Amino acid sequence: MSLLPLDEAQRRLLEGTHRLPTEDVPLDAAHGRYLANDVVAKRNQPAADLSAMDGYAMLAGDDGGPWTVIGESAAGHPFGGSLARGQCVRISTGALLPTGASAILIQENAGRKGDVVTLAGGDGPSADLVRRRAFDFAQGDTVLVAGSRVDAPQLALARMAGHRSLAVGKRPALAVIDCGDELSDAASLPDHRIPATNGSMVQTMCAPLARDARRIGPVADSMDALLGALAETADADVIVTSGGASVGDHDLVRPALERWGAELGFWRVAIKPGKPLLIARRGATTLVGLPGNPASAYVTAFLFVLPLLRHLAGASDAFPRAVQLSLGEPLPETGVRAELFRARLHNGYAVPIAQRDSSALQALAAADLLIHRPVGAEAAAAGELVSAYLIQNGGIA
Ligand SMILES: Nc1nc2c(c(=O)[nH]1)N[C@H]1C(S)=C(S)[C@@H](COP(=O)(O)OP(=O)(O)OC[C@H]3O[C@@H](n4cnc5c(N)ncnc54)[C@H](O)[C@@H]3O)O[C@H]1N2
Ligand code: MOO
Repeated sequence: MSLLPLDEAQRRLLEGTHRLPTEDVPLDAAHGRYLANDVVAKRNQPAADLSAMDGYAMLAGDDGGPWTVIGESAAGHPFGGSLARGQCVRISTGALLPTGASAILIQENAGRKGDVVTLAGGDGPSADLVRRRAFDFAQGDTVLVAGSRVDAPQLALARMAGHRSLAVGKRPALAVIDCGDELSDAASLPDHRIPATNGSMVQTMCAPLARDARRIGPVADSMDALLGALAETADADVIVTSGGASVGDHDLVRPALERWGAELGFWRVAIKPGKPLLIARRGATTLVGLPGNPASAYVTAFLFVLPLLRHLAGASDAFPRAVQLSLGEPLPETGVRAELFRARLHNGYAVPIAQRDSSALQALAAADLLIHRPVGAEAAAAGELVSAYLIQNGGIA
């Protein structure tokens, strides 16, 4: 079987996976979720002209002063009367402009004696210090679009737009299985055994996107053990295995998935690390078989599992966005696989980490970036622009 190009594998991953149903949730519970519908403003913001500064409000063109202070407009306490030339109203930031007023003199440029205000240097009254009614958004405006992610600023916008709940996609349930006779969760181990790292790493990466992220195993390299673990995944929308995905005599994930009734979508992608990645489906459940080497498991979870979860949860843009950065040190040419180089972000440069072994966890833990070099790329010199994914905080998608 030949190696599938990365972009084709990513496209095929989402092809045929259906988004989960949507649900209405209170506003704050929508954090980190994806919008099921456009969000339309129920109110104008601001609802009326406001002052952007603390100072005095006066009529347009009434620039010279002096002015007599005839009242106050404070935030939450508007001035009820109206203004004439030669008059002003004490005003605070965010307070409604009195009827007729359309210029603000900031406090620092005003002199005040009793009820009389004079110019005290600097700029005079300015209309630019007025925040116009509905300048941010008007009732009926689409302020957020379906499929976009709700973070703290989007929550603030939805709240300001008059919403108290939002329709978002349901999050998928995830089960993660560590596979391998050598794996153990015990604290102290003989030389032929190692701590199982991938299951908890993937579980942790995915938890914010999942309604339930269960970890199963470690599971032994036997058909019965794997089938037993798959039986425990019950209602999971996504099952992730790690290890046993390659070509060795004990690499049983593929045959076990087939015995379990799953249909192989694809196996082996033209990426380094991560070549033995496999995708299978059983009903509405998608199974992602990650390679066992921890850096390979991380890279493939970043490029495939996180996007799959985002897609199921309703994201319109499920894949991580790359940024362009200058290389801090040269990179070698690539071959028949695209390469994802672990790298540090240092003084604005992408600095590749020398240790590239796909089992090396120190290099993975030190990385801020994955530099993505396509298949057949020439060697890249320091200073050259390269494409990279930010991987801290799960990347930017
Ligand atoms: N003859 C070939 N050998 C290998 C090939 C190949 O094409 N031909 N591919 C290599 C590549 S690339 C990778 S990546 C690995 C992946 O193999 P598997 O997915 O079958 O993984 P394992 O063999 O089970 O384990 C590989 C490595 O990772 C360790 N491991 C496994 N699971 C975990 C875990 N949950 N936590 C921590 N470490 C784990 C395992 O002990 C092995 O050291 O295959 C190459 N071989
Ligand atoms: O491609 Mo494997 O994922 O390097 O170690």
